Amino acid sequence: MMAETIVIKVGGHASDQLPEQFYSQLGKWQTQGKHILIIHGGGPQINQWSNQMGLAVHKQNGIRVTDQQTLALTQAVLLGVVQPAICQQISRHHLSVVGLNTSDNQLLSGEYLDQAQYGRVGKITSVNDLWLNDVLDKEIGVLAPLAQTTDGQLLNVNADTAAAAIAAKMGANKLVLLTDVPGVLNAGKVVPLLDQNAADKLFQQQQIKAGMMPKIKAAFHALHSGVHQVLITNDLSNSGTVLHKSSANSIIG
Ligand SMILES: Nc1ncnc2c1ncn2[C@@H]1O[C@H](COP(=O)(O)OP(=O)(O)O)[C@@H](O)[C@H]1O
Ligand SMILES: CC(=O)N[C@@H](CCC(=O)OP(=O)(O)O)C(=O)O
Repeated sequence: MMAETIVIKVGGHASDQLPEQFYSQLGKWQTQGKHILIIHGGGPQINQWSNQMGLAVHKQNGIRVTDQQTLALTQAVLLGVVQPAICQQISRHHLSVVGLNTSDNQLLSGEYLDQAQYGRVGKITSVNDLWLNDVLDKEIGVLAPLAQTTDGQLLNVNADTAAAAIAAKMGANKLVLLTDVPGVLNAGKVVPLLDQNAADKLFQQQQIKAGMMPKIKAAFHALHSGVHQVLITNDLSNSGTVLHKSSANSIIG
């Protein structure tokens, strides 16, 4: 039987301060034979390096407008700074781990999102899941949100969007969007259960802003594409906000 698959997106803020409990939970899941894939972000680190290199940061709708230079820097920071730091921490906890990226056996293929608006930014169109599942039989995978077009061009992909698409394409059982807040907040309190109607209301009331907007969109995309359980949290042992499909049990409004 196919192993249960858990996809965890670790945001750039979260990856700098992962608690001990994160590693113990990974260890438990690995012992149980679950497949674990971590998609990492790195937005804050890319911003910081851009500033140091004198490159302007432009974002539209939470997406980085990515020209050739920004793409080169993004690739260098994701694969040379953020990913090795995460792998090092996981290794330090005596778990087996491997760093992965789009060009390993055509792992992630993509196409342009809207080249005129965003430049070299993409969305995931396919995943080499046969090969990836072989890797995840033995190791925790840590994967950067970059994709390659069929003619070999590299694209920058928002990490939430990438994680949701990959979870959907792999038929994952669970997607955790691990961030720096304990869940989706309404007037400062975590919303334990969120459906699309309640989310729309929070958008309208401008309770959901900035980085949380693409995250929630990505979360619903995964849910509607067959991922059973989708969570937004800052703690693997606390479900934070659970996304759900029907409006029957909505606790808002
Ligand atoms: N309603 C909301 N609930 C929680 N966080 C929100 C909300 N609206 C906006 N945010 C912001 O979204 C941030 C998380 O998104 P982001 O910074 O992109 O995280 P990550 O780097 O983990 O992807 C929070 O730190 C918070 O500032
Ligand atoms: C196209 C696009 O916006 N890509 C993102 C990829 C990293 C990311 O999403 O990182 P966080 O999850 O830490 O925000 C970026 O360049 O910032």
